[in-house]
Amino acid sequence: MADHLNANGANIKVYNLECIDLSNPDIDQSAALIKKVCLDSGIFYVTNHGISDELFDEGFAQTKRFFAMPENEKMKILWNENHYRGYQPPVQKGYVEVYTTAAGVLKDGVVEDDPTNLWPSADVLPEWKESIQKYVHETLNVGRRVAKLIARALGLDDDFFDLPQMFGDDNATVCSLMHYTDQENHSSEEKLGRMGHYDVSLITLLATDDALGIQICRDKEAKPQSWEYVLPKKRAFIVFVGEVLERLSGDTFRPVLHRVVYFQERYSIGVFLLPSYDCLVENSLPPNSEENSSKYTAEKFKDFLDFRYVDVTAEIIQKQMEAA
Ligand SMILES: O=C(O)CCC(=O)C(=O)O
Ligand SMILES: [Fe+2]
Repeated sequence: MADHLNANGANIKVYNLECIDLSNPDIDQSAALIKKVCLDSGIFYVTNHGISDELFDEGFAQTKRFFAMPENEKMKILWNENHYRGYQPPVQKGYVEVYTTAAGVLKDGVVEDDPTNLWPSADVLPEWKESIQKYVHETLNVGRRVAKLIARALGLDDDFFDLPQMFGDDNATVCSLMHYTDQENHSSEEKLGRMGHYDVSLITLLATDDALGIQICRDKEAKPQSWEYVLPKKRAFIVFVGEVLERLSGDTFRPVLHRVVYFQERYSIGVFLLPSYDCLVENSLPPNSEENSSKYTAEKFKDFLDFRYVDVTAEIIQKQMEAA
């Protein structure tokens, strides 16, 4: 932990993340570091991941193009609560507007699109869909490499996460593009772009621009809670342990409570690596593992997702009503 000055000169508490260098040939060393951070904070940077600067920049350029579309174009693909896809205007989530799309399946270099996706019109945003699909699939592949290290850290087969129901062809990975904006010029003391939450993913690979915003709370029971900033790191991913990994790891790898504070306009892109809807979410540690204990019963990812989604949404709406 270290103190830092923010753009306004105020002293802020910063939590320094460990960095997993994906170009490190010593896999055991990387897996040991992953184990340490996942047992400890549940959040880390990933660098030297092989995604080109151009693709990163393109992802952000396309994200800005999307949110700069006229309101009526965005409303044509309004978020669909049956599938959790499409555009969510800022009112539903505080100071953030979000667009969510599923990765679909990459076969022989061509993406088989998920039929539930809601894409902006190609007349308005030519080649947008293809560009986002490329970003999502390259990021998913980085996630698969991180997952191999996680498998080794847990004592599972290195290819555990390559199974079709994990990150093989049936995975349900989604990407959310986020634009933090204060359209109504609210004047509350501490503006939250995102309320405190855990990600309902196996892992999340988040890319952000340079704007400060993410905070983590490493001890949610502490009173008062202490929130520390995570600094943006250019062209690195911030990786979060999600609640699905928590369960697969027999409650040993812990997700971290995090939120986003709004200071200024900000963009981020999250790729949420999800197993297939039919994947059984259960303690998957080897039976002889010393850490093998879990308080959760096995359930299909689809049921887990629906349950968590209702839970999280209800909590967010309630907190926003309280804050209004
Ligand atoms: O926008 C960000 O930086 C983080 C967003 C986030 O935590 C999420 O979408 O789950
Ligand atoms: Fe999150």
